[in-house]
Amino acid sequence: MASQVTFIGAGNMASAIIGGMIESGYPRDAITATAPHEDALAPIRERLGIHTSTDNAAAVSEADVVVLAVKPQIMHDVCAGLRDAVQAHKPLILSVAAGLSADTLEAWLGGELAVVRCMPNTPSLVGAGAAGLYANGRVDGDQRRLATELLEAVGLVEWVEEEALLEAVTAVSGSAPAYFFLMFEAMEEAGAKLGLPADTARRLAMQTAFGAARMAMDSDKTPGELKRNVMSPGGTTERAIAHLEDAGLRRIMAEAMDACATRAREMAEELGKR
Ligand SMILES: NC(=O)c1ccc[n+]([C@@H]2O[C@H](COP(=O)([O-])OP(=O)(O)OC[C@H]3O[C@@H](n4cnc5c(N)ncnc54)[C@H](OP(=O)(O)O)[C@@H]3O)[C@@H](O)[C@H]2O)c1
Ligand code: PRO
Repeated sequence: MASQVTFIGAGNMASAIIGGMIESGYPRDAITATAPHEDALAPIRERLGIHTSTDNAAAVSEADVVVLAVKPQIMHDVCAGLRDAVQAHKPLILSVAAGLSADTLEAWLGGELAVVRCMPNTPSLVGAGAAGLYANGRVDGDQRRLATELLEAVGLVEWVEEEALLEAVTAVSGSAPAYFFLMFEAMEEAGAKLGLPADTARRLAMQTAFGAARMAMDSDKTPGELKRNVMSPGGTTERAIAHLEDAGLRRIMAEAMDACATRAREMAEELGKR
């Protein structure tokens, strides 16, 4: 029988994971999602065919896995409301919240719980996510496999063995869709300056990013080799790449990702103070 999974929160991340689970054949009647108001739940129940509830504690009473998918800022109060119910049967806790440590969540929920922390990203909404996962010492092999199964329903899963590495995951994939969206904006603007209709430039840039990612994923060659294959000696790409290198693109990326990881650490400190 499939494990009973209850999502606390039914927003972007929860809907994405639930949608992926259903597409990969997970039984709908083993999935429950909660939110404070019935108005928000009715469309989800109708669209996805899962159970819904406005009562968090009742919804976790028979869950094997409780997925915490509310905003980090309200997690303390949400955990306080779940505490007695999870302590009664100690389900696996799977949190997708940014910046809240496994120890913090375990303490807020009353202690001695198996906790998996996940840093997903928004392409999970189209089944092309990338997530980093970390398990505390109480998580057993079956629970790890189950967490992998749930997150693989919406994309790539990579486990890290040190919790602090989730800050690096945030910099490499959690926040990174926004880096690429910024690049699309910049390429659209630059293409328009060169005379293309903006929407044509946007479509060409996005398709090129999609094709480059797919090619790099399917190829035995490194990104460096694939890059050199595009660069004819003395040609156009060589000129553009030289400009990006001279302008310090690698340094800028390293600084931006360092700033991202630093902010993840700051948030963990700020949010954990309760
Ligand atoms: N978005 C990202 O890029 C991203 C990436 C990585 C991780 N995350 C993490 O994913 C988590 C969820 O983010 P999201 O983007 O899915 O947020 P979201 O779309 O705002 O979803 C939050 C959900 O929680 C519900 N909720 C609010 N109070 C609740 C309560 N007391 N009990 C149960 N449910 C409650 C909300 O319902 P109402 O709307 O009706 O209030 C909503 O369904 C966050 O912790 C975030 O850090 C997000
Ligand atoms: N979005 C969240 C933030 O910007 C966490 C990773 C992606 O804080």
